[in-house]
Amino acid sequence: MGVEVRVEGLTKSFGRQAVWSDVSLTLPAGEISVLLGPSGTGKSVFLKTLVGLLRPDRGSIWIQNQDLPKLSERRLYAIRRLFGVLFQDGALFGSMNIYDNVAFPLREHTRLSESRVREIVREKLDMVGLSGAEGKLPGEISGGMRKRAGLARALVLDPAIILFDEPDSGLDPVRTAYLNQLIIDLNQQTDATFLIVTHDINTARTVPDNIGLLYHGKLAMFGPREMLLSSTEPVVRQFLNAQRIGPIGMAEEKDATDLAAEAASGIRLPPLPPIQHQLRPSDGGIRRAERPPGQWCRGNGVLPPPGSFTEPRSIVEVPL
Ligand SMILES: Nc1ncnc2c1ncn2[C@@H]1O[C@H](COP(=O)(O)OP(=O)(O)OP(=O)(O)O)[C@@H](O)[C@H]1O
Repeated sequence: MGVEVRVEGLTKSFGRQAVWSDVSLTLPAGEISVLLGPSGTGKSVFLKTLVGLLRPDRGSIWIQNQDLPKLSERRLYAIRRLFGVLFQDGALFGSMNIYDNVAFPLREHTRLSESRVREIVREKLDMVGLSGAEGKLPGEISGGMRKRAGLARALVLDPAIILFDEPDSGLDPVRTAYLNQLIIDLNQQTDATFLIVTHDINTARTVPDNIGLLYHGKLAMFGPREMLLSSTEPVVRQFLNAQRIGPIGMAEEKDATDLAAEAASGIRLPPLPPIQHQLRPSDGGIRRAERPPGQWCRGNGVLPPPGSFTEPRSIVEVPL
């Protein structure tokens, strides 16, 4: 069962380098949230802080009435078991085969018998479509398979919260589509709370229930996906529509002169693209947290971009 994660006023720096400050957001229990942001804005640092690998300078992370940064090492160790983390490269041990990699957390953190370990490993490998690959070394399988093996390992302790650090990095668009479908299906099966860091705009637009954007050391916005996909706030609009025009520059924030030149040049922003339907589980069922399309916009007096929610729901594909 998923749990809510409530972050309040979280601030992190390394020495004199501030990464982000005063970040507050709530990951609703059992829902999928996506965290976006330009490279280097501290998305990975945010995930590591959530799971207790890094300590924030200030602020709270409330999970089951416990404030993580205030916990002793021992209690933090216990609460870490609520988390499953899929690191960017899968973080598999290169010298262990897939079976032993996936079994590793069970052998480390539980006293289960080897026969029970075998059952769980087989079940998780089956969930991610990797049955039959048990004996292979990480170096002998494709990048997409390594991600799925990393995902199986993240699932073995039945986590209530799963953090994904760029699950789609290095994958081709077809593999990304399969992985996104797998993420939706896993959310349906496990009911865990998901937070996904991604740079893939298509993933950000169709997979989550909520979207957040880190920019320039702050959380620019966090909320239901319709709120961000219909937003005309310049940074949100620029990022979610992958445009050059707007406050975000190549290396950093554009300065006032550049922005004034952009405004004077009369370049008009293209209209916001229509909001697509959310991806549904591959059994064709309704997502756990699914709300009627357009509900947030209607409830908040916002006109969704023309053409939103009109495309037919995509044909359900064969599961992995
Ligand atoms: N352990 C550390 N010690 C010092 N600085 C660090 C540490 N970890 C991260 N940083 C710095 O924090 C900043 C944010 O890094 P982070 O990897 O979180 O960015 P990101 O948003 O995930 O980037 P990308 O999208 O490129 O993966 C960077 O400037 C990085 O160099």
